[in-house]
Amino acid sequence: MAEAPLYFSAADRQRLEPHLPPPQTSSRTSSHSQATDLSPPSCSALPFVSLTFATSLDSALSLGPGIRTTLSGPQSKAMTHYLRTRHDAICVGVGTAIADDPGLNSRLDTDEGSSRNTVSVTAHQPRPIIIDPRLRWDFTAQSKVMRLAREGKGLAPYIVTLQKEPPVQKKEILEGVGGKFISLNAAHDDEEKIGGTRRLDWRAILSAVRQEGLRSIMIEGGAEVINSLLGEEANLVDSVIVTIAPVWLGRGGVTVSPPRTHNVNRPVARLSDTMWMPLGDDVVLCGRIAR
Ligand SMILES: NC(=O)C1=CN([C@@H]2O[C@H](COP(=O)(O)OP(=O)(O)OC[C@H]3O[C@@H](n4cnc5c(N)ncnc54)[C@H](OP(=O)(O)O)[C@@H]3O)[C@@H](O)[C@H]2O)C=CC1
Ligand SMILES: Nc1nc(O)c(N)c(N[C@@H]2O[C@H](COP(=O)(O)O)[C@@H](O)[C@H]2O)n1
Repeated sequence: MAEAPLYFSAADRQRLEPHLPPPQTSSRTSSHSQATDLSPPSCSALPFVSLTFATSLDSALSLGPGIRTTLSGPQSKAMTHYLRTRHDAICVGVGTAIADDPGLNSRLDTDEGSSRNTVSVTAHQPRPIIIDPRLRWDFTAQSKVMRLAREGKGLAPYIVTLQKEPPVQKKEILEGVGGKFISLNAAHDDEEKIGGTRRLDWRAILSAVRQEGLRSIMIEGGAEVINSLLGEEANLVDSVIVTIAPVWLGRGGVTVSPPRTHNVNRPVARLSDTMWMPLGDDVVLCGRIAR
């Protein structure tokens, strides 16, 4: 079935503005200071990071592992597609790439009040970034994000991995549509942290993204990605924009609930400077991680 036009009003855009990267986001150092330097970014420069996802009332992103689940209504979905026009990159973990076969483009309708006979889709597209350390995502040329890139409706993905030599066939598919693999080293203390699974350090991921000239990134999920960024890595997050849908998915869902790493008597993270914005049946919560 054809997707309904995704329209996001000028008034709603204005309300979101304080929570978005500035239109010409300048490079940023790791200590979060702003710089207006036009020279190539240093290794410690990071992009503006927004954490954006849709959740149920019981904190679930989906009905279960591997199940693509629609939570956002039409208005909040349009908001998400507006966010996609306002970031240079869009990021998901490999779990999401496998579960959802996502497009990761913006399909925002730019024609306010048009006759709706034709839809003029936004020109600015974010660069998809997939975190896939072990190259588990068995993508093909027919995967949605590859197809959209071929059709000029989105950008080809960059896949961030720990593999130094990705399979040649995969390289061909990816590079054929304009994407590439970005190979990084594992985080130092990873073996201890997650039972032997090799991890990527978020600061290294973000630094690599910035080195590609991408000045802002919206991180959509899934749960493992969000939980890690709300935990020990929360200092890397500039803005949080959560769509809350009025539904309970029930136990067994894939949930946002970061680990209690420091002190069990204190919350893991809290938002400050909050703004609640009803959109249709949903509400969108914007804020900053209180530091
Ligand atoms: N409602 C919403 O807004 C959204 C919902 N979703 C849903 O979320 C679910 C997927 O979530 P989930 O299963 O948690 O998967 P994720 O998309 O979070 O991917 C998790 C995997 O990504 C890799 N990864 C993530 N962070 C790191 C890191 N720092 N270093 C190395 N590897 C890393 C790991 O791969 P490996 O195991 O190979 O090491 C990990 O298993 C799906 O059902 C999807 O539909 C997803 C996005 C948004
Ligand atoms: N904002 C939002 N609302 C939902 O209800 C969702 N299920 C998601 N999921 C995210 O969007 C990706 C799918 O994007 P495409 O429509 O295929 O471009 C999915 O992979 C999740 O990252 N988001």
